[in-house]
Order: sequence, then C-alpha cells, then structure tokens
Amino acid sequence: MPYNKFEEYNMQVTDDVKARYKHIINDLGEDTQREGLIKTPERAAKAMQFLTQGYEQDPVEILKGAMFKESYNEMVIVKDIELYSLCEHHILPFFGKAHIAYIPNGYIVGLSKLPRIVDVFARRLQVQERLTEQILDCINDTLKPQGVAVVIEAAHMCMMMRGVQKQNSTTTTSGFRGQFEKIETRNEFLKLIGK
Ligand SMILES: Nc1nc2c(ncn2[C@@H]2O[C@H](COP(=O)(O)OP(=O)(O)OP(=O)(O)O)[C@@H](O)[C@H]2O)c(=O)[nH]1
Ligand SMILES: [Zn+2]
Repeated sequence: MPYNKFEEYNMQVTDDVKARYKHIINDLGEDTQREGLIKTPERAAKAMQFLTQGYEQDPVEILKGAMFKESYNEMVIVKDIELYSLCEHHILPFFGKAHIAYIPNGYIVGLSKLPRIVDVFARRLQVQERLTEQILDCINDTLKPQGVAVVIEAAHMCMMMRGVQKQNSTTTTSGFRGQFEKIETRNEFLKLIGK
C-alpha cells in the first residue's frame, strides 16, 4: 500500500471501518451528523489504516533491496530514530526513539533501511518488547551480521492519558545478538548512544 502525498487506501476496508467508527462515535454519545463529525468516521478509518500499514509490508524485502558487499567490519550505529506505534492493549499510541547498531559480516545495508524496518514493525498493534525483538531478529536473520543491538525508549499514552496517569515515565527495552552479547561491545554501543 503506497502511502504518500496521494495516499491510496483499500476502499472495502475504508468502508467497513468507517461504518464501525460511526457506531462507536454514536455509542460514545456524539452526533455523527453534526458538521465537524460528518467526515470523521472516514478520516479515522484512513488514519487507522495508515497506522497499521506495517502488516502489508515486507521488512525482509526492504533490507534485501539494499545490501552491499563491503569489508567494513566496525560498528555501524543509527540512533534517535523516532517511532510511533499503537499499544495492542488499548489501541493508544506509544512513541519514542529506537537506536540500532550492527557489525557487518561481509555486507552492509543502506542506512535508510533501518528506520524503514522500524516503521514496518511499529505500524502494527504492538507491545514494546515484541517490537524490539522483531526489529532485532529481522536484521539478524536477513543481514546475518556479526552482531546487532536494538534499544527502544518510549512513552505510552495508555499510562499517561488514562490508567496510572504517569506523565514522566519512559520504558526502555533492548535486545542484543552475536558480538553485542559481549559486555565490552554492548557497553561501547550504549556509550555511543549516550546511555
Ligand atoms: N509489557 C508491556 N505492557 C504494556 C505495553 N503497552 C501497554 N502495556 C500494559 O498492558 C497492561 C494491560 O493490563 P490490564 O490490567 O489488562 O489493562 P488495564 O486494566 O487497562 O490496565 P491499566 O493500564 O493499569 O489501567 C497495562 O499494564 C499496560 O500498562 C507494552 O508495550 N509492553
Ligand atoms: Zn496500552
């Protein structure tokens, strides 16, 4: 599904989700016929399709599309990759940053592909732990580097706007494979991302 300036949505899905949103808005006590809300079910249906487009994208294909043979075998880090996801328990946003590092093993990957795979996995109903592991495993299994590390720091709206209502807590998750399982390599990475 190409989402760009000329966004294209699946019309059948849009119609189905739109009809359901109309019911939800009604059930919540609003008037779906008032001016400001007339187009809201359709807008919300499109917004939700945008936010869950990751189900239709193939992260392995994205990575494989830009793998280049290179002898460079030091750590490569892309840090502060902003991410927006949806918590699968409340369908409320969680958002923050991902930091990714890998040590090549004959192949490097186009740098932009790392944020792209973050988006593929973030644009689904998620928990932060699984998001971290899916990014980690995808890079590890596809690029087969000497090591890979992923750290995600995020704030969860379901803990801020409702529930425990804690405005300043952030959640950090991490995963390490290969060389990053060694404490010195892991520490070098954490130092370089300022942790
Ligand atoms: N581990 C984990 N938990 C999450 C994530 N996003 C939301 N949650 C938690 O999912 C849990 C769901 O717990 P429940 O007790 O079933 O739901 P709830 O009654 O709405 O819980 P409260 O949020 O405490 O009001 C909550 O503790 C949320 O904080 C996530 O990414 N990872
Ligand atoms: Zn939640």
